[in-house]
Order: sequence, then structure tokens, then C-alpha cells
Amino acid sequence: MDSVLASPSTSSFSSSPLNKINHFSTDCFYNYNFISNNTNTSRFSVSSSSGICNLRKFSSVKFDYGYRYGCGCRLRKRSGCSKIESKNTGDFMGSSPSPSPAISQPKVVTGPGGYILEDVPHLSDYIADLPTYSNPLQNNPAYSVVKQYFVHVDDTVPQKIVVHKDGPRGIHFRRAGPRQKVYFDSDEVHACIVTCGGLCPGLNTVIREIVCGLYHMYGVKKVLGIDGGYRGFYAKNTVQLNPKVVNDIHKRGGTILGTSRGGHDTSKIVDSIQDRGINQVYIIGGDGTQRGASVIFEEIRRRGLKVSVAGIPKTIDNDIPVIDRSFGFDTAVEEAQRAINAAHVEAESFENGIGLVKLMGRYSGFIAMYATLASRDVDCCLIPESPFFLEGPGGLFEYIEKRLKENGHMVIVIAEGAGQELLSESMQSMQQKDASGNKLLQDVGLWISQKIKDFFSKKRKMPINLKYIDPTYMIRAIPSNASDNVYCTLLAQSAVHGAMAGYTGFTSGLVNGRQTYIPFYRITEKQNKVVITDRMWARLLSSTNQPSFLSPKDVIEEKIEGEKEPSNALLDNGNCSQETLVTSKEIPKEKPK
Ligand SMILES: Nc1ncnc2c1ncn2[C@@H]1O[C@H](COP(=O)(O)OP(=O)(O)OP(=O)(O)O)[C@@H](O)[C@H]1O
Ligand SMILES: O=P(O)(O)OC[C@H]1O[C@](O)(CO)[C@@H](O)[C@@H]1O
Ligand SMILES: [Mg+2]
Repeated sequence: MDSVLASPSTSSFSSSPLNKINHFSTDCFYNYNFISNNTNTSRFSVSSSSGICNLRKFSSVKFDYGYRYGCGCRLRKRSGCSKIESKNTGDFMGSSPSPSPAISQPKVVTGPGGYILEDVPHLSDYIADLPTYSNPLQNNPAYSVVKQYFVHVDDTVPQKIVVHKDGPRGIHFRRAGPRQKVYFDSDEVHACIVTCGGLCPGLNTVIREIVCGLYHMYGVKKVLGIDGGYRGFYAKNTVQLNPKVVNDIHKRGGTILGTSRGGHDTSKIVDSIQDRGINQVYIIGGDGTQRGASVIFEEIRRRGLKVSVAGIPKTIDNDIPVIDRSFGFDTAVEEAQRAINAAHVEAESFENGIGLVKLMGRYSGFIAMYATLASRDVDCCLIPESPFFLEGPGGLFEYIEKRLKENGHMVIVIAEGAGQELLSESMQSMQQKDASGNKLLQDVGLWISQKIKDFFSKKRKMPINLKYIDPTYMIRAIPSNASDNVYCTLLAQSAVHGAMAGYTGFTSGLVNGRQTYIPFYRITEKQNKVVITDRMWARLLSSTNQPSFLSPKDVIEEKIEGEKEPSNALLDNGNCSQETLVTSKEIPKEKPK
């Protein structure tokens, strides 16, 4: 194991399994440990300019293999600041003449009290000697008056805000916002925006605010819109965007850029980015899109390009983990009220009236749960995370009969992904997939309508009036409401600040009410799902009085099986007490392409 002390600006060392570099700068003292796999002689310069471990490789150096950097890295501020320990285990490829297929590893910084920073990549991690510029916002009268407008390099946001006295400080994310120094000259920036996956209220607002944020805050004039999702990079024309073009688009649903599923061809996309001279890529989309963005980032890094890749998470289903909620979710829940109201009016106007509303939610029942809680007219909410059964004691039919006898009518809300296992038992499984590889669901609304009708007419000989309302596409095709518009603006501006500051490979997201930069792997590693043994679902059960469809035995089994960290979003901000931290069954994550 060799250990080498680096000079402040540059350092040289012979590669060995573990190399260590100490670095002093004006404001920080950094101590990096490197794990290296390659046997070539390597040279680095180390800089603290952005407050992160900046490891730079001279382009003249030839590498045959990737090497890991910053493993066990310690960051310590020089004066009066707390010591931060950093454990950084990243494959570092830079602009190697012989590119390695290795992908970057998480940049993790640890500190006292169990502090963990899950940091995001930075362009200076793999490009040497990048020039920096003072942030043009310093001269902008709107911002220069705001005290502490610029985010301090050490600001991070905790993932969990409810902690116990002796508990660890836990995972943190880098706080989003403008930095004093930027890594792009305004005239040099050539940005592009793409929207992928299904629609969601607020897409146009995000597009608008990226364009306006770049233009008005940073004086960036060159922004391209990519037409029709990922394939638009190589198979379609582009459109020039400026504040005039996007001025009114937030009042419209959908995306002015168009969207699509499938068509992610990494090398064609990165070729297109390179050929067009694009250096900031803003990618708006769901879990699949963020996986695609991550692959694009890796390829860009592998080619050593000075291109920032910023994701903005979009999901009507709210199935993206870590973030508090996705933009458009509020709007969707609000719009769902109209369908539920209609179902209620229909149901209460007929004898034994049943209003059935199907809402979106492929694997996550958040829209159904929140729409139910908001409405108070719903007697039963069925979601993918909570298995249910139809016949027998404690089953759905028994409950429907009881409610009809008590109240004369009832309203059921069902998420599209609920009960899919029952459908595939009774119908021939189709196993069809969409262009992105997502499983196509069978229509649970139609199926359950028929089952309910059959049961009451054939088995109970009881006349019922069932009205089935399917507003699924209506709730996602509308423009975002006021609060989502504000949220979209903050997400877009955070993404712009992050890209200008040289961060890359990140998703801009709200964590505990604060804007953060989250590494892609955190966003794509699992799905956010309703935790059915948590308080929010209990609140729903006590609001509807529906059966839980779980026997005590199931609950115990769930607890044993689910003793891992729950998803965070919308459930008391993920700060549930340990004894209730039980997730529903994990749905194996598909790997669509
Ligand atoms: N693992 C992956 N690697 C590369 N690209 C991917 C991957 N998964 C999905 N994509 C691409 O991302 C785009 C969007 O994916 P998808 O259709 O799954 O929607 P999404 O982003 O998850 O949005 P939503 O599900 O909310 O509608 C598609 O163009 C798809 O090809
Ligand atoms: O737009 P498509 O391809 O019909 O897909 C619909 C799916 O998209 C979503 O809106 C988001 O993933 C799901 O709720 C729904 O299952
Ligand atoms: Mg998805």
C-alpha cells in the first residue's frame, strides 16, 4: 500500500491498491484515499473549488483501466468548522483514451454522529482544470439583495427529520441552489430539454421554468427542445426554446415537446448531444427516464465530455423514492375529486347504488389513497400494495353488502394496479409490455365491476346499480394547479443552478421541504410505495371503515418480511417510528429498456 502526499494544486502517485492524497486549499483541508486497480503511473490535481472532492486527471495521462477514487476520503474544514469524514468509492474514468466500461460508484461522505452525505457527481471529478466564473446572479438586482442567496458548500439536507436522541444523523443530500462560482460561461451554454414517459400535470411548467431560469438568471440564450422523448435526440427535429415561445405553456396540459416510451439508444443519444455541442441536458421523466438519464450520464462521463446531466423527477403515480412527492401529484388528486364526486352523486341517487372510480397507480396507490382521504365520500379504497379478496368473511363482497344495507349506496376507489394477481388468476394473462418494457395492466375496473354485478345478481339475487367511472387519463392530462406550478418552478430552477454549478448525474428533488440534488442511483434503486402498516394507511382505514383484508397472521408475516427501510414519500415525511416501519411486499423492479 503506497501513500503519497499531493501538492495543493497537483499530485502524482504511483498507482497501487490504495493511494492517499492530502490537499490544502484556502478554505478546506481534504484528505483523499484512492483505491486504484490500474498499474500505470497516474497524475492528479485536487481542488476544493466547489466544496466537493474534485479529483482531476490530466488528459495527457494514459489509463488502461478505470480506478477508484476518494475511498475513505476525509474532508475537514480548516477553521472553526466541524470535521467531515468522507468515504468515497467511485470508479473514475475521466477522458481516458482507452475508455473503460466501469460505471461510477456512489460518492459517499461520512462524518461524526453517523452523518452520511450521498453526494452527486461533479464535472470536475473527471475533467481537469475546468475554469470557473462568478455567478452572474451576483449582479442581478433581484438576487443580489437577498442575503445568503448562495448556498453554502457544506449545506446538506437530512433524509429523515424525526430522529431519536441517540440516533445517528443519517443520510443527507446536497442542498440545491445557486453557487457563488459556476462552471459555465453563459455564452458557452447550449442546453436541451427532453420529456419522456407518461404525461403528468406540470410538465410544461418545468419546461418553461428551465428556459426562463437559464435565460433570465444566467443569460443563457441557447436552449433546444428535443421532440418526442429519448428517440427525439436522433430521430426527430429539435425546436428552439426561448422565454417568448414558452411564455404561456404552463396553462396547458401535456408537454409541448411531446413524449414517448422506448427508443432509448444510449450511444445515438450521446452522439447527438456531442454533435450538436450540447453541454447541459435536462431530462424530465419518471423512474424509467431517470434510469435512462443515468446511463446517458455514464456514457458522457466515459467520453470525458463537459456536459451536465440533470434529471427532474416526474411521476403521476408518486412512485419515485426519496422525494417528498412528485410534481403534478396535488393536481391529480384534486382532479380525482371530480370523478369521485360524480360517482357519489350517481351512487346516492339510485337504490343500492355503487360508484366505482379507477385511478392511476401501476404499482403505487398514492393517488387512490390521497384522493380517498381528501374526499370522505369513499367507502373503500383498493391499492396495489394491499392485497384483497372478494368472497367469504372479511372479503370485499361482504363489506359491500354491509355498506349497502347500512347506507343504501357506496363509493369504491380502485387504483389500476390493485388486484392484478386476482385478474391473472381468473383471466388469461396477457403478459404484454409497452415500448419501455413496463408490464401492461388489465383493466381492473371493468373486471371488478363485472364481478360485483355477477355476485349480487347471481348469488345474492340483490339488485344493484353500479356506475363505473374511468378518469385515469383525465387526471394527468390537465395543467398543474397553483401549488404544483410553484413546485415545478423550484425544481426547474434548482436543476438549472445545479447544472450551472457543474454538478451532473443528479435529480433535483424536494426532501423534507428542501430542494436537493439526489444521485441517480438513489432515485432508481427502488419504487416508492404505500406502506400499509404505517399510520397513513391506518388513517385511511379509519376514514373509510373498510376491512384491511389482512389477517393478524398476514400482518406478522409482513412485519418479518418487511423489516427494511420503508419508502419515504408522503408518509409523515418518511419519519415513521421504527416499530411501524414495515413495507408492503416489494414488487420486483422491471428492467425496461
Ligand atoms: N433501464 C433503462 N435504461 C435506459 N433507458 C430506459 C430504461 N428504462 C426506461 N428507459 C427509457 O426511459 C423512457 C421512459 O421510461 P418509461 O416509459 O418507463 O416511463 P417513466 O419515465 O418511468 O415515466 P412514467 O412511468 O411515470 O410514465 C423510455 O424512453 C425508456 O426507453
Ligand atoms: O401512458 P400509458 O402508456 O398509457 O401508460 C399509463 C401509465 O402511465 C402512468 O400514468 C405513469 O406510469 C401509470 O399510472 C399508467 O399505468
Ligand atoms: Mg415509470
